[in-house]
Amino acid sequence: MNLNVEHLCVSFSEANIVRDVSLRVNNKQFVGLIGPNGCGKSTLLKSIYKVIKPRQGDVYLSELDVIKSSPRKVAQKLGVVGQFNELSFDFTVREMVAMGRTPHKGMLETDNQEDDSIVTAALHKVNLDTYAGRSYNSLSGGEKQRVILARVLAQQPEFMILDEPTNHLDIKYQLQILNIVKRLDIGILAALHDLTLAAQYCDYLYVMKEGQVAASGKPEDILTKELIGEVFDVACETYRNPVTGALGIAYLETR
Ligand SMILES: Nc1ncnc2c1ncn2[C@@H]1O[C@H](COP(=O)(O)OP(=O)(O)OP(=O)(O)O)[C@@H](O)[C@H]1O
Repeated sequence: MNLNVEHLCVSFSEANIVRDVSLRVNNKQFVGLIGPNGCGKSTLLKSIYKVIKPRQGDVYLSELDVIKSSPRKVAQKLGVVGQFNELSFDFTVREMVAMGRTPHKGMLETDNQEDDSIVTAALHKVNLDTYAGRSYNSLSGGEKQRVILARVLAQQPEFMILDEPTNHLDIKYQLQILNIVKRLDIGILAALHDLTLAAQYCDYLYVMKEGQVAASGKPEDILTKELIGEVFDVACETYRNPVTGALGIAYLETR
């Protein structure tokens, strides 16, 4: 399933936060969205996954018109790992993950054996098998993040949007989450802050600045010291990591 965003504009009162953004994610492509704090990444993602109504523009998941379709219809195809995962009511970890099955169920339909095994497999995938009975609100930020990913895995989406999915996570779980997501082999659009991880995992990047796409391309083509300097206002040098061969970025000082 691919994602097509065309000329999207989002405004709050007089402020134009997302300004004429168009982007595309092909099926099975892992696309990163990078840019400084406040440039509009979350607002753009929220307007794609229907939390914010854009002032103008179109969003299509393959043939599905996301803006005109019901949330339920979209949730059958699109999984979202958002930025803040606090809850007012408490649920167990297993109940949270089981919610991922909701878009696939009828109004009065309860979970069946297949749903239960999907939930168990999702918990296992994020190493939370032994947490199933724990209260969600008692978990650490990183554990909550993994529960949310498990819920999205249980949803079995055909496309996934992630907003800073590695927030709160130590390096092991940062890599685990990105590996899990990458191996799903579906289209992914993820806002990421760590440019080295973005270079390592993403097939393609969109760079946002002040609500607009400032650059796009393959990580090795666009993550130059000039672009990083211009967009993030830091001095750096890029290099090939001698161990992994991946793109490395050495930050020198704030300009
Ligand atoms: N509901 C709102 N009303 C008014 N302004 C808002 C609203 N939501 C976001 N903004 C503003 O829009 C701008 C973009 O915010 P957004 O959260 O999209 O940035 P971001 O690129 O995701 O930042 P970060 O990297 O810090 O998460 C910010 O200046 C923010 O204060």
